[in-house]
Amino acid sequence: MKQFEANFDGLVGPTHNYAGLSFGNVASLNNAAQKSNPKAAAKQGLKKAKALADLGMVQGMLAPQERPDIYTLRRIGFSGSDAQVLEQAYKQAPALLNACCSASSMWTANAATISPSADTADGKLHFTPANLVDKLHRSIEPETTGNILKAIFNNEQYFSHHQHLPEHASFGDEGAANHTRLCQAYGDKGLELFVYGQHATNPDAIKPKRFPARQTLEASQAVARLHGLDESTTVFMQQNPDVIDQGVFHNDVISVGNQNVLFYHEQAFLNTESAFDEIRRKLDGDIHFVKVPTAQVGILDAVKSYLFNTQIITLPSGEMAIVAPTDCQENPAVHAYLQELVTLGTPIKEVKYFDVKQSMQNGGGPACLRLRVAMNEQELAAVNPGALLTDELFTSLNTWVDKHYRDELSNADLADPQLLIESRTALDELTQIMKLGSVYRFQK
Ligand SMILES: N=C(N)NCCC[C@H](NC(=O)CCC(=O)O)C(=O)O
Repeated sequence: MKQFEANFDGLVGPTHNYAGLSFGNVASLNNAAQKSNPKAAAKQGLKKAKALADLGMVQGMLAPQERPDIYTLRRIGFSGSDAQVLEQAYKQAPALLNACCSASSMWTANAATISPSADTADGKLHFTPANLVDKLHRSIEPETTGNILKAIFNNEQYFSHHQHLPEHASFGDEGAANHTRLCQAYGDKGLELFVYGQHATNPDAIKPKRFPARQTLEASQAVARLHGLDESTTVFMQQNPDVIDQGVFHNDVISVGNQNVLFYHEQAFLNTESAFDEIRRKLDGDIHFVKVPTAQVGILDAVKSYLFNTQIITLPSGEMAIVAPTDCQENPAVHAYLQELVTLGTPIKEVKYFDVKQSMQNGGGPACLRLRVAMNEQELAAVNPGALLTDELFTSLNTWVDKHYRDELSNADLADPQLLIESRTALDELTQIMKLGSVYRFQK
């Protein structure tokens, strides 16, 4: 049976803006209060997704969330008509309004953790939405994320959906951004590598001093239990707290894997050698650890350029390519490294650059924008076809963006009641285009 690794990219929502909401994410803080361009952001994302589909990859799209989130604003005491709720929040608590307006669900690497059927005890594909409790604006995503995933992977014979983990710091879960699956072929039983930032229930354990470690060991272990993973093919590894303190807020900002390749920065992990020994023991067959030395690319350049927030994809030819943001081309050290990388004899043979700057300015590179789902052909046939990116869907989505999105959004615009109406109108139409049914609260 054929096996694929599909990428489901997050469609950027109509309220995409820069609000400086993510302490520990350098780009988010540096670009706070800049004007954004939601139309350009959505089109940049669509272009990257379509380019991968044109390369022969299986490519899907995940719908954005309903923002402003009027329900959360009402839950915290703002009242009256929708327009009054927005006005009061803007005047009395602008930071809370910003949190309720973020289009952050576009970074679907944080939507969920996925374990393919080859790895799980019951032979189903498992999904656990991430609770994203470390950031207020992201903690309001998991319920709708679960609805959207259930609308797309809507077949109990193949897909098992779990509730997100308890909403407490002990279970801080950031989804696939802190999870990589290593394997030989996508359909083989793989090794699931969970990279956590801190051991929450052990007060003596080492953790970052300056910025939060968003993923806990407890959360990673809970997801592994829920998915029925086998201990003999699961590894838990700690991220280096010093690099978290330098702006590496997710593991996918400092390492990325694909099949039997783990591309990583020399300083990415704690106790690297013993963890790599465990990986060698637990993964059948060859493994390529592709290390980027600090002498060639320092942490600051890695964070600025997002060298590791690249997608490593296996092309239909069997060769691997690395999908990088144009920011990597613009950084001399990183560009020089990538030019060398393709000559080093690793499976990575080609680099493809994409402009995703609207997303990058909030700390989201190519890999943040996608959720990977390894599937066999039967499972793929059970996926809601409305979410798979065809030429027709690409055209419809571009037309839909042109019709509904603004090309400039400032902080003050978030309180505009018209923006709420525009967003709901757009999302209502989107659920018809993508055949999702009613996934949003305003539709119920
Ligand atoms: N690395 C991965 N997988 N994802 C990147 C997520 C970026 C996101 N930025 C934001 O949420 C910024 C929003 C703002 O400041 O307006 C975050 O920090 O969670």
